[in-house]
Parts: sequence; structure tokens; C-alpha cells
Amino acid sequence: MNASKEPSFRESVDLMFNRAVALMDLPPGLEEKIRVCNATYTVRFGVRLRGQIHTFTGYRSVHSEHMEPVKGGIRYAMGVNQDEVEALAALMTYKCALVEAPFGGSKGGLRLDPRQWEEHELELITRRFAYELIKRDLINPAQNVPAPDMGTGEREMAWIADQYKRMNTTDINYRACVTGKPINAGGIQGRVEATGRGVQYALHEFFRHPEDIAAAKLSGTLDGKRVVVQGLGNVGYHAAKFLSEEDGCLITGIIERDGALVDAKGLNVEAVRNWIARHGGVEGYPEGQFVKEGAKVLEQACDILIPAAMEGVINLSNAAQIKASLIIEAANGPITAGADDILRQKGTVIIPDMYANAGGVTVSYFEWVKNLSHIRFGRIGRRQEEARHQLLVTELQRLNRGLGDAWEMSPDFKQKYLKGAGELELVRSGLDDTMRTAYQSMREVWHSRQDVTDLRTAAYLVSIAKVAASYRAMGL
Ligand SMILES: NC(=O)c1ccc[n+]([C@@H]2O[C@H](COP(=O)([O-])OP(=O)(O)OC[C@H]3O[C@@H](n4cnc5c(N)ncnc54)[C@H](O)[C@@H]3O)[C@@H](O)[C@H]2O)c1
Repeated sequence: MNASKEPSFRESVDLMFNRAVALMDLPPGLEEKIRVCNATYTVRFGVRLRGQIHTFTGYRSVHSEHMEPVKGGIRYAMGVNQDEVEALAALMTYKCALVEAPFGGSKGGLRLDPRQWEEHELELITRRFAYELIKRDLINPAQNVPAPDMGTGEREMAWIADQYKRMNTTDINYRACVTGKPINAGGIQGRVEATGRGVQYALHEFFRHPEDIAAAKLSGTLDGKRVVVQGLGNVGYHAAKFLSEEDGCLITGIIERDGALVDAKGLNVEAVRNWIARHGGVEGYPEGQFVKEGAKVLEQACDILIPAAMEGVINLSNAAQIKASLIIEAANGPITAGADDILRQKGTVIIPDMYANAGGVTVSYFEWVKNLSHIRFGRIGRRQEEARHQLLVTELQRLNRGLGDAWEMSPDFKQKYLKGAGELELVRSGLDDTMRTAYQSMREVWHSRQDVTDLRTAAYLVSIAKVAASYRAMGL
């Protein structure tokens, strides 16, 4: 294949879907029903800014309503188009099914570069976009619940929730109309970092299986592994930070819009992030080496490659040169269908997007449930009980006393013990359980079926089977 034959993002998702359904025995016609996008709404609206009217184009796509509400982020970027939004909505359907978040798939986008607008201008634009979607029930706690994606975050979600409340003054569940909100606007602890945390938990689970580590031509643990990450935004930053600070990984490459930094000794993620915040890019960072053609660093030798920026970055033009033997797709669709073929033939192990970045929607689900139940999270679950018990045992050992003795708690212990399991602990353990269980469901298919040679096909098989079962149960 040459570069001109590169399929679009939407075609790539469909090609990978087709590869999986060819191995399934679905009732006639159901495959087509699952694959197609149910509806895409395009809106153009004007906002008076800087003395003139600016017209913006936005989309909200609903891929599958086999479960409602449908769920999926809202992206702000210049490249947003219908094809992209539909591909992302389809991935949301498969992702939610894989991790058993009870939602259908949706996605939205607004064609604009958020860096070109002031905060108060972005608020006006966001509120107007939200108004257009809310009045058509394309944002609604029972029907369609957005979340952050590229170019958006907590701030935009808070504006959307407030806009919904203004238009639905008697809806007590208004907070559940969007997830990824700030804590003081009905959000949940651990949501901001959830997708990056999920990438870390996915790698933890991968490294619990020696057979899988060997398949990726690696050995040992995460400690000391060389990691290259593309995109130091919400997902890439948190993934790189947790992997370097908690697991001992060396971040040997960071690729951003203006170029890349490489350093065999490992880069300080926090310091690079602060540099980007101050200077708008990685160029000039005082440590490591700056590479102007950042995308070339995707081809650098490393153990784990984490594309966490955007789709299509590993494609027919560079797939053969990729040296990492393990790629975890933190971004949606970073590998095109053609590149996926090349990498699979080379024996590269790919942990697919629909699983790898599902931490965001998983914790969004917790937030939505919290908003609907109107109860603060913090009841003690089994794992928290165990953790509390362990804390108690450790403290008693420290004091060298038996259980019946009178004893003084250390202030640190007292604070932790009396606090019990807080919301953050619950969110983390729920996310960890979800990432473990979903990985095991994929790997079971990967290792038990002769005709399944990769994790992506396994992920599609698991999720399509669940979507198909929903359609069959509800009747068409
Ligand atoms: N935010 C979430 O919770 C979430 C959940 C699931 C999946 N995702 C996916 O993860 C990816 C990143 O999302 P995000 O929320 O972290 O976005 P973000 O806007 O917070 O960060 C994106 C980062 O990538 C950088 N970037 C953009 N284009 C680049 C390029 N060509 N080369 C190198 N760097 C580039 C940006 O400068 C920015 O630092 C997207 O594919 C998104 O769909 C995000």
C-alpha cells in the first residue's frame, strides 16, 4: 500500500470492526446495524466576538443507542469533522461495552482552536454550542451525556452543566447531564486523571501476565522500562507522570506539537509540563535534546510507546520504522488500519484504544451515578475494608502490641483510619477492578482462539458480542 491508500479514521475503525465480525456468527443484518452510526447532527451558529459575528461548526454524533444514555466526549480542535466524530462515537460504543459502562456511544466536536480564544470568549462559544445541543436533547442526563476530550476539560463541562440547568430549571438531575465537572460543580474525585490512571492500570495488568510480556518481547516489570509518550495533555501527562513517579519507568521521549524532547536518562514529566505551560511548547527546555521533527521520535527505540495526542499518527508512512515492541493506545485511533497490519506482522503488541483509554468513561460512569443518587460516595467496600485491616495490622506491629492492649494511635494512622475509604479510594479501586476485568476478558479470547492473534481483534469480539446481546434482548 502507498500513502495515498491510507484509509480515513472512520474507514480504519470500520476495517478493524469488519476484521472482527468476520470471525463471529452474528444474525444476518445485525453486523450492519451495529457498525453504522445512527445519526449525526451538524450545527452552525454565530457568536458576536471582537466586534464581528464568528460562525462555528459543531457536531454531535450518536453511534448506538442499544443502551441509554449515550456517552462520549466533546472535542475542540481545528481538524474536527463528521468522519472523525462518527469514528470516535463508534469507538465509544465498543469501549463502553468492553468495560461494561452501561452506555451507548456518542461523540461531539467543535471546529475551533481553543488557544486562539480568551476564556470569556470560550465560555460564550461553549454555552451557545451547549444551547444548540440541549434544545435537541443531545445533552441530557437520560439521553446523551458528554465529557471532556481533546481541547476541553473541567471548565467547559461546568459551563455546559450550568447552561443545561438554566434551560431545565426543575430537573433535579441536571448535574448528571455531563461528566468530568470540577469537584465543586458536582464532579468526582479522580476524574481529571482517570484516563491516564487507566493507562497505568492497564499496563499493571499487562505486566501481571508473563506470557503477554514475552509476546511483547519484554521481560521483568515496568521498573526501568523506556517509555516514549506523544502528547503531554490530560491523558499523556497523567500516564507519564504516574508511570515515572510510581512505577520507575524512564520517560525517554516526549513528543509535542512543536517538536520532541529525548533523554536516555529519563525526563522529568512535571518539569516539562510546567515548561510547556510557560512557553507554549517543549523547545528550549534545558534538559535532554530537542528534536524539531517531533513525529520522528515515534520511531525511536524504546520499550513502550504511548501515543496520547490524536488519531492517525502511526500510519503507512512510519509503521515499518516503529521500534517499540509494545504500544498502548492512550489516544483514540492513533494507529491506522494499514499501520495496524504492518505492526501485527512485525509482532508488535498493541493494547487497543477502546480498552487502554477507557479509564475516563469508567470514572465518568461513577460520576453520573453519584449525580443521580445525590449521595456522596464514601461507603466502605471490600477492598477498602482489607486496606483498613492492613493499616490496623501494620500499626499494631509498629507498636508491637496485641489487639487487646490499650494503645495510642499515631496521628498519621488515626487520620487515615478514621477517614475510612474516601471517594478517591473508591474511584481508584473501582477503576482498577474495571481495567483488570476488561483486560482478562480480552486476553482470554486472544489466547484461547487460534484465529485471534491480537488484542484489538479480541477487544472487538468481546464488545461486539455484548452490543449484539443487548440488541437481541431488547428486540429491534
Ligand atoms: N480526556 C479524556 O478523558 C480522554 C478519554 C479517552 C480518550 N481520550 C483521547 O486521548 C487523546 C488526547 O486527549 P486529551 O484529553 O489528553 O487532550 P488534550 O487536549 O488535553 O491534550 C492533547 C495533547 O496533545 C498535544 N498534541 C496535539 N497535536 C499534537 C501533535 N500533532 N503531535 C504531538 N502532540 C500533539 C497537545 O499539545 C496536547 O498537549 C485524544 O485522542 C482523546 O480522544 C481522552
